[in-house]
Amino acid sequence: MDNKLLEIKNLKTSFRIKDDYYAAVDDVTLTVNKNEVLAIVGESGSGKSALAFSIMRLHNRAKIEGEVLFKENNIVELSPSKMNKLRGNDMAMIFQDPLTALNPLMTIEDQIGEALFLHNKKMSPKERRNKVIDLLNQVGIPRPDYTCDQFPHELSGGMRQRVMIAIAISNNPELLIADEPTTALDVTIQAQILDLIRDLKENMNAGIVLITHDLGVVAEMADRVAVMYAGEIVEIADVHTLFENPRHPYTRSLLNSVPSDGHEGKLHVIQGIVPSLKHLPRQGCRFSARMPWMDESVHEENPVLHEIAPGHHVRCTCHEHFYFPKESKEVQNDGIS
Ligand SMILES: Nc1ncnc2c1ncn2[C@@H]1O[C@H](COP(=O)(O)OP(=O)(O)OP(=O)(O)O)[C@@H](O)[C@H]1O
Repeated sequence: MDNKLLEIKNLKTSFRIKDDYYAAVDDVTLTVNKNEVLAIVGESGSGKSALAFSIMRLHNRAKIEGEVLFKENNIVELSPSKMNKLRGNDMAMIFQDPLTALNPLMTIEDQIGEALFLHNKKMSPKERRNKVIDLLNQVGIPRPDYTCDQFPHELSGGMRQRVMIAIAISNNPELLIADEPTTALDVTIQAQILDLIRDLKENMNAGIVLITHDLGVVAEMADRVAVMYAGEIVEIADVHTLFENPRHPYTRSLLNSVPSDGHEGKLHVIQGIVPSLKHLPRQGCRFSARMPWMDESVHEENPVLHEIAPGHHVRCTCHEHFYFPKESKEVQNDGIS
């Protein structure tokens, strides 16, 4: 049985800066299966949110090329009215900051009720309120009846995020995109929200795209992981393989810059930052500038993703030669987290 839910082929999302377009997502190809969490990781500016917003077609002025296939539609070409039917119904998104995503002037009941109404106009007000209470129960709000009449600013950050999740799941979406859903929350609440997202996957058989820069969250939640750098996927593998046998120099640097339990040695710190959109490298291995100690000849001229083991893809052949430099790029593990 085909388990594929979302298939992205050669997706390119470009933003206009002055007179030119610059790709923030460049030639991304990946799939998301039912009942699977695909994590997208990478530093700030690597293109994770641009990818998520492209899947939901939430960019206003971007140029989007390629295919995003979902339920026999190519989202890139879908009319706005058909897109509105899919969005919030078959596919939904949880944003990083619920305070900006929720309407400050509407009660919680009205906001969740509006999401329900948009996709089911036949529900009576009473049925709708009951469904809102059901949803608030489902996401672990302790007094749903009371919360129904509250406004977003009256709730804690964790409660607001639960409300956002209630809106996102109100129409039983098959695909859920969560963009840094726990970044703004403290650790205890973060764990509760992650539990909730995991339950959704299992109970609703949903496919989840989880965008995060937190590798702890990835280890806990993901089935597969795609690593993004400068708009490209540089490595994709199941979560176990990615942590046990990371290959791409960028993935290895990311993993090496996080102290693990009992880590006694040195940490590698990736020097530099992801360049701004206009200055992203467009040719050759995009990560090469951040490993200047490696000989140029180890890189492919036009790096592509190679399947080095079933389901494990790595961009560029430089991973075959990569090593961490002995001095200067390493710092003592002094408990940085
Ligand atoms: N609407 C836009 N117009 C112009 N440039 C944009 C726009 N949205 C994103 N960018 C640029 O595209 C690049 C990728 O941004 P994106 O937000 O996708 O990165 P990210 O990996 O999600 O980072 P973060 O973790 O900080 O959210 C960045 O250089 C960003 O400045």
